[in-house]
Amino acid sequence: MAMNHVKITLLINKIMAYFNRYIQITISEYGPERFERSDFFIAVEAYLSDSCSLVARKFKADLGRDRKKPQTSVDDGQEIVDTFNHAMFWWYDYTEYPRGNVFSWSPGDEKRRFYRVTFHRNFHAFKRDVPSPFTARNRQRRLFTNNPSNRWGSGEKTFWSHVAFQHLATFDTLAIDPTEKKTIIDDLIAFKDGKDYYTKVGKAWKRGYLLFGPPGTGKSTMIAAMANFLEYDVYDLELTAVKNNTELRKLFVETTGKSIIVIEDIDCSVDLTGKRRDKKPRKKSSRENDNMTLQPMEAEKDDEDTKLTLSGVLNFIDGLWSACGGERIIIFTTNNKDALDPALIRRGRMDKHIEMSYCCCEAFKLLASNYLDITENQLFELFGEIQQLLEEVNMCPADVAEHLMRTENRDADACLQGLVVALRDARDMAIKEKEKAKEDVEKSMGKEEIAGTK
Ligand SMILES: Nc1ncnc2c1ncn2[C@@H]1O[C@H](COP(=O)(O)OP(=O)(O)OP(=O)(O)O)[C@@H](O)[C@H]1O
Repeated sequence: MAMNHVKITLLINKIMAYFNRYIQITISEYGPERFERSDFFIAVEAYLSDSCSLVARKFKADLGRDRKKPQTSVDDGQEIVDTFNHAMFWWYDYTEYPRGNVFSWSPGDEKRRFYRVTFHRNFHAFKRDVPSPFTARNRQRRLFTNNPSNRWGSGEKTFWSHVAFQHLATFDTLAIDPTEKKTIIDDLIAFKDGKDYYTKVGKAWKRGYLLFGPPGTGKSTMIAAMANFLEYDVYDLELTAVKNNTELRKLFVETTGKSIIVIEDIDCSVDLTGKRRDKKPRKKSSRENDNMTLQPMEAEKDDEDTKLTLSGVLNFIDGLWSACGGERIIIFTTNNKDALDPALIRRGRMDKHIEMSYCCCEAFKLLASNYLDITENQLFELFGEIQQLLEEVNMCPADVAEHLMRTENRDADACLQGLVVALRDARDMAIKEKEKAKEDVEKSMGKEEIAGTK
């Protein structure tokens, strides 16, 4: 359906170009990597003449004033129409697959992608002075998910589909300890600017983060903030939809650079604890040092085709396949870090372990400022009590945020009062539970003593 739409647009644009009133520029390239808009502008610049129309001058002036800019990033098979100062730009991107069977050792090479922009010839001087951050800032990023499908009648297969990534979370809205936040931001910057460093030390340009902590502490929000900060795409990998290691490998090689690959709740996804099945002992491999599945050779081969195993996931993270292209971040989230196989999260695979914890005082201040526009000074009456309660009670930021949501009938004061009541209730409940637990222990100890005297 989308493809038909693009084809029709192509036809319309061809007709317009035919009447010589529109300029149409196409760039084609091979390979799966994202096409950088800045390259596009260089090519456009090479193509166009120097004359500068009135409209183009206005366009440049508007860019200078940093007004709403036209979008210059286009997804596969997508068409974007920008209207700018009454002029229209059509951007589109499509992929052509070769006819017949093409085999490539470098997956994706067989595809050919086209990028095209069409615009009125009055606008042809717009190419000059387009600053490169302009292209980067307006890149429409994508959220990919893997879905099982029966496409092309080839049986159940999982493939990536995507939508525009529009999560609004940023590090400014993420309520965590400010020192921890700064460390994470510095780490991301070092990674993003670290191409030369990774090359120098001979490591694949990738980094693994493990986000762990109770539900509602902001693990998913952190991922969105990271993606927005780095301006990367997000691949949300649903392991339960992946049949076997081969399929996982295929999915991985289809990911592009400048992306975050996420496996949420990895402890719940599939059994990756590497159960031992060692009927026929064999020579130890280096993998086994990672505490992983010890299986007979034939069984291992069978598993490649039939199952998703710990070894498949380890390969996915740091094996051969992670060498195909760089600038990828891999994130696992879990509510239960202890349930994970140590091999999966050892440093070097998951380079940074980040604990997302219950709402602390600093996090509350940020939430209060974001949700209610109030500062610590304006909060002075309740602040002391809230601070005290947050130290005594475990309340996740999601719950705190829920209490701070303003509605028509609830102003800032009512929201804060509501939060205090909820915190007090939680504290009372925690005290009761503690007392009950103590009573239970005493009772069982009493029973043991009686049994002992008998
Ligand atoms: N640290 C935080 N800062 C700002 N908002 C937060 C934070 N934690 C949670 N929230 C709010 O709570 C909602 C739920 O949080 P989120 O989904 O990120 O938690 P999670 O840790 O991923 O939970 P789960 O483990 O259940 O997936 C978010 O949409 C956000 O509005």
